[in-house]
Amino acid sequence: MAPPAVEEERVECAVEHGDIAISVRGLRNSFGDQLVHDGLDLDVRKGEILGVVGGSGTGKSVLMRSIIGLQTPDAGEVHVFGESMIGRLDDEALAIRKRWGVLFQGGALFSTLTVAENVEVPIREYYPNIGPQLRDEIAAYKIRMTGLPEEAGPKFPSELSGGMKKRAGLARALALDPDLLFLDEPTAGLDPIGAAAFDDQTRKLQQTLGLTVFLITHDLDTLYSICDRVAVLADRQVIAVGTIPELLALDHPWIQEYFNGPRGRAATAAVERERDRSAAAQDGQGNGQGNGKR
Ligand SMILES: Nc1ncnc2c1ncn2[C@@H]1O[C@H](COP(=O)(O)OP(=O)(O)OP(=O)(O)O)[C@@H](O)[C@H]1O
Repeated sequence: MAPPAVEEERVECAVEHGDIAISVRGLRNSFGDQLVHDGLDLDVRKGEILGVVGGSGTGKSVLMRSIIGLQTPDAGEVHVFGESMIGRLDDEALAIRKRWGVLFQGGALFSTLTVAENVEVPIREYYPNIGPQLRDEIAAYKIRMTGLPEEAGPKFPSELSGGMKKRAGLARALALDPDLLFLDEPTAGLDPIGAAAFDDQTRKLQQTLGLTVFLITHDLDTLYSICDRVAVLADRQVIAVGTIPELLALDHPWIQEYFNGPRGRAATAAVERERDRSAAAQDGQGNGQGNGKR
């Protein structure tokens, strides 16, 4: 393709995707005979936390891997911040890759590296000219940012609790000051208090740093408490995207069962209770705390 044509195409994409961080069109993924996605479309808006839900095996992680370039789809288009990502060599898409951080399922920390060394991995990879002292300072800052104590830095993953491992993975995902954060089941395996604390931390970071968050989860509390919109995967596609009230208005059996089943109703009741508590606290003291969403 001649260079001017490529330039024209990129400018058009940048304009077209002005308020969109991630745009997926016509995505198709298969493994042998198994068709996982077929004509999947999705837009993630800049600055939102988009929850991605769906039954087990519906292809949530494969979708994330397709966006971040770990899975080459059979067909379709993926744009991140207006740049086409499919078929781009690592070097070509480097500027965009630097703008995202990923927390994989289970944290995916390197077991032979300390927490601080784990956080430093992307810094070493993408900014090899940064010296050891500055690298250490950045890692210590990111570790504190996720709510971990400074003493966690020299520890190995095997010495951490599940919740601490997730935070260490989050610190690594934040290492390069990303604009975009991918979180794959961040609260899986955490106790309810640990999960709520992790959600609060995610929301605070997203608001403070102006992040866009693509968040795969099965955790209804997470969806209700911190997600701006939710995308539902079923039948090899994204069948709906919207706020929870918008999704509840749809007549899809899986959506109704998921959000209106006993767990969904419990999560709704918890959110409403918290809202009432916050409102009462504000009325009584004029200084209500918390984000009022959980
Ligand atoms: N590398 C692979 N090779 C073969 N099949 C794969 C591969 N990766 C994913 N799959 C299959 O694709 C389907 C979707 O997998 P994926 O991990 O995206 O599901 P998911 O929606 O994230 O599920 P869960 O909620 O259980 O984590 C599954 O049936 C899985 O077995």
